[in-house]
Amino acid sequence: MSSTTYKIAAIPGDGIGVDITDAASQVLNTLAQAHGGFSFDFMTFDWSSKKYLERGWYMPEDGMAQLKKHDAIYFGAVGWPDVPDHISLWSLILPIRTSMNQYVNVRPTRILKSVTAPLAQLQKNRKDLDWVIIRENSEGEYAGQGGITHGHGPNAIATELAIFTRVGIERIMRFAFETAKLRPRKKLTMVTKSNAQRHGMVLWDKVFYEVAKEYEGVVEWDKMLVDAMTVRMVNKPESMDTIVATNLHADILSDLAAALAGSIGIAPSSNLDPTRSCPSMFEPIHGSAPDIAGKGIANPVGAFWSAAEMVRWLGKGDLDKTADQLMEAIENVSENGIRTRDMGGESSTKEVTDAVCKEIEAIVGKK
Ligand SMILES: NC(=O)c1ccc[n+]([C@@H]2O[C@H](COP(=O)([O-])OP(=O)(O)OC[C@H]3O[C@@H](n4cnc5c(N)ncnc54)[C@H](O)[C@@H]3O)[C@@H](O)[C@H]2O)c1
Ligand SMILES: O=C(O)[C@H](O)[C@@H](O)C(=O)O
Ligand SMILES: [K+]
Ligand SMILES: [Mn+2]
Repeated sequence: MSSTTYKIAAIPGDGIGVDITDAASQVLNTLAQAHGGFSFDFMTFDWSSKKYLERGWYMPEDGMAQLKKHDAIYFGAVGWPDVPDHISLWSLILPIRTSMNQYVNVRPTRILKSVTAPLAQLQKNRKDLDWVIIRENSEGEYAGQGGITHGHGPNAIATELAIFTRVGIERIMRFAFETAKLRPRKKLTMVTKSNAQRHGMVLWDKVFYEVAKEYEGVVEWDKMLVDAMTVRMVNKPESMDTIVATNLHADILSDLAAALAGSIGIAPSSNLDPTRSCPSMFEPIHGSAPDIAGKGIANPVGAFWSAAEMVRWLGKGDLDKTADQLMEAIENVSENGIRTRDMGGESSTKEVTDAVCKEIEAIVGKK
């Protein structure tokens, strides 16, 4: 069998981002070895907040060009209490998402085997929660335009412009419908706030209805205002499947989805350039968690699930089974009671990681 080498740019970032990126690369290398048909060549970029404080920059000027030489980017988390959060986000993760044309952010959520869901109803009917949130990842409330004047006095004025383009809306809607088409429930719920936000969100709705016409009889759809959506996610999780929402709305809804499914430490994300002209980026949805950083107790499951999605993306259909086997290994380890504290266990990041590696060796190549 000929072997493919995937070049991965690893950006661990800050706090638990470092622990979980180490854990994910260990798991990915183990998976590749057990499979035998591919390998990973990791290059680590220390574009952390610590380095920023020492040298005044996160990414070097040719940072994007360096990333472009890779097949994918694996990202930990960025943000540390001694750097303002808008500086860290806007110096690293957000420019990567936009410069690398990663206009889709895919955030699947389900209740993994043996994970305890916090709501009794969901704990009982575990299959009810099985969603994919499609987050618009390039514009909207994250357009980054605006400014502040009169900033030093009591009359400070600041603007934060949300920008919605027809091109941006249309491509995310199309991606969402295509995703829904392949899902078992074949349902798409579109989230908006077009009652209060009467320009951008109204265009969002209008373009959605246009694209929906192409999927008549193929994908069933409905529409929710974002506030009511939070209620429906808690009370009627089984009524939804694929969800499409703006950059900010989906950011918030995906944290809620993760909590409903058991822990923020489990949820994965794929920042995709569907055209494949740039490398896509894979990261758990959580941040650097300064409150638990350095303790060795971060849950690496979201990082492993993101790694599985990276394998799926790189394999272009050829490594789906391998990605599924990684998910199986993660779920078996959790079922065996090897879990971090946020999942009700007592194991460390390292114990979970080693156990997942062992499980991969037991599963992969033998089926
Ligand atoms: N994409 C990213 O890099 C990203 C995402 C979110 C937040 N951030 C940044 O991270 C920093 C902290 O943000 P925050 O506190 O709002 O969110 P957070 O996700 O870092 O943490 C929220 C809570 O969840 C817990 N938690 C998160 N991940 C966990 C894991 N894997 N295992 C166990 N517990 C986990 C934390 O301990 C904390 O109590 C900020 O600087 C923020 O800007 C970055
Ligand atoms: O995009 C954001 O808001 C942050 O990076 C983070 O909260 C995320 O969800 O990725
Ligand atoms: K992250
Ligand atoms: Mn978020």
